[in-house]
Amino acid sequence: MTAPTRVVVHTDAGAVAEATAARLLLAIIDTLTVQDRADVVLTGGTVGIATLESAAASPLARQIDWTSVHAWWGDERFVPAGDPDRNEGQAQAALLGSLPLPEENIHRMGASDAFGSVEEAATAYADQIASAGVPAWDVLMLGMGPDGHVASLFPGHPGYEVRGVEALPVHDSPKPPPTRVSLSLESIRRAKRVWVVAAGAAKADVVARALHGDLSLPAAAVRGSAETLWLVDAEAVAKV
Ligand SMILES: O=C(O)[C@H](O)[C@@H](O)[C@H](O)[C@H](O)COP(=O)(O)O
Repeated sequence: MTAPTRVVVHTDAGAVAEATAARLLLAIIDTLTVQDRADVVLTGGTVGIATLESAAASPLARQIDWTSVHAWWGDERFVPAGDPDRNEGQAQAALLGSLPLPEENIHRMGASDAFGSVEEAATAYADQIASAGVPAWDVLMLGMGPDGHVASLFPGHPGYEVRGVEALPVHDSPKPPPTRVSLSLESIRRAKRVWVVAAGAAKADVVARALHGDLSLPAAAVRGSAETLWLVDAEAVAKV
């Protein structure tokens, strides 16, 4: 079962980030009323990181028992730990570092100084997911590139077609840096709530194509079982 796509339009990128942050914190609160843990998949990208900054500033963040929240990533750049390109480092600075989230709840994808190859890093991430019982992600956020990629699944690139694994290595990514780890489409589609966040005129063409169902775009293929939301600004939906 997958949920149909719904589109929520905000005025601008800042409003997308603020509203998504509030939505994220409320979804965690709701989840923890019916489950003893919440598994949340974070995204990099401009709006994704701005969302985490907004969450850090929200009073709602203080109402959450963060020891019950697990943070995961949709994709990661395979560069050394501490490199400013790392999505996890940006998320740490924007939100995670200010929360009482136990270290063992932070499920980072491997860095290039810790793994001999990106294949090993992807396998290790799949193992982490397996050790956690292959969670149905409670919330999974995805930024979207102007080419229609989500996580590190790019149009026309082999990773988009990969099946049967939770996480995969990505070489020659069209967006630098070229080597990455990504969740697979199957893993993404196991999420309860999938939220695609996008803002700005540069995304308008691809938002229109994806919302019209152009499945050559990974962004058009992502769905949640309970909710599929596109959280966008007015510029990004101008061509729909
Ligand atoms: O590692 C990455 O680069 C991201 O995870 C990527 O998928 C990003 O979310 C989109 O490219 C949108 O990025 P912007 O919001 O900056 O356009």
